[in-house]
Amino acid sequence: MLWTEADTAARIAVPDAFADKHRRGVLGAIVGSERYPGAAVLGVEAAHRTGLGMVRLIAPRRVEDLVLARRPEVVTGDGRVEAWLVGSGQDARLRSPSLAATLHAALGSGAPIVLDAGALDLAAQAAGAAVVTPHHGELVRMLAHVGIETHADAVRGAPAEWAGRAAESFDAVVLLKGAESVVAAPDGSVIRLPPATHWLATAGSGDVLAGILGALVATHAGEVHADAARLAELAASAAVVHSLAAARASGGGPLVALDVAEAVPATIAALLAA
Ligand SMILES: NC(=O)C1=CN([C@@H]2O[C@H](COP(=O)(O)OP(=O)(O)OC[C@H]3O[C@@H](n4cnc5c(N)ncnc54)[C@H](OP(=O)(O)O)[C@@H]3O)[C@@H](O)[C@H]2O)[C@@H](O)CC1
Ligand SMILES: Nc1ncnc2c1ncn2[C@@H]1O[C@H](COP(=O)(O)OP(=O)(O)O)[C@@H](O)[C@H]1O
Repeated sequence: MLWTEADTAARIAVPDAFADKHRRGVLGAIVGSERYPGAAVLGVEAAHRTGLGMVRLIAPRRVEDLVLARRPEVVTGDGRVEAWLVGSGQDARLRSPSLAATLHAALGSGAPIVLDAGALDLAAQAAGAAVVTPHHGELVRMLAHVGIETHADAVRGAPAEWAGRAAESFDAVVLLKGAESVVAAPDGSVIRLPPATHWLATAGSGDVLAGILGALVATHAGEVHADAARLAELAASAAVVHSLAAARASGGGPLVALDVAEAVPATIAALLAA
């Protein structure tokens, strides 16, 4: 199945007269680290620009300061959240005990969770519906954890097959990123995505994708609770928004990841108008 722009437009939660910042969806973001603070800036920016009620950031002080300098809308510290975005800008090998405890609490909350980069190894521990966003190298490492040996070239050659193996092994939706991204669900279904501009192959563009997906999940958390299969559709929609925003940001030339996040509102407006 190839996911279309019309499919994507139908997964954008448009606020109405009864909307408020709590009811629209609050995303808890445990992202960034001393080593990679920029990933948090990129993910939070992308989540806000995708549209949601609020982002609650749980991160080291330096990360908080950088994110707040860019997005003063962000709220820091604990509170109610509808969905989680975790792992962007983190390295599992450098995980501190306090970060492990914070991630553990998010995983155990039962809220839908997006696991990226440095939290991919925790996918099987999610109490609620989970979606992971590995690139090819990260998928190879995830599979190695469960005793499945492969390599990046093999994944590149058969992305749907390997994403499907991971979805089944981790009981999670897998959004496998790359020149040809693909979404695989634990029920064996696969969604293919139209190719994206190759200008996207630049640092931080995956962090932006994770933020877009986090916002889509936070604004559909009730639907995901009712039917975890919705998560695969949201993952495919995030990839389409990301790809269209990249095309808009690029205009045929180079882009930086923050350009992609900044192009998201106009991209969504165009999707809704079409
Ligand atoms: N501004 C910021 O704060 C930014 C922060 N970022 C954060 O950095 C963290 C680390 O993420 P990362 O992807 O850079 O490193 P990591 O997964 O350890 O890769 C290690 C090795 O894996 C391979 N490999 C990599 N990509 C591959 C691919 N597509 N397909 C196949 N293989 C691939 C490659 O090995 P090779 O193939 O060269 O042997 C590479 O040397 C993470 O938390 C992220 O969020 C980044 O988003 C950048 C902007
Ligand atoms: N050659 C390519 N053509 C199109 N899109 C690409 C290409 N390479 C990577 N991408 C996209 O760019 C993003 C890169 O994400 P990722 O590898 O996590 O980088 P980072 O960790 O720097 O954010 C993904 O959305 C992926 O689909």
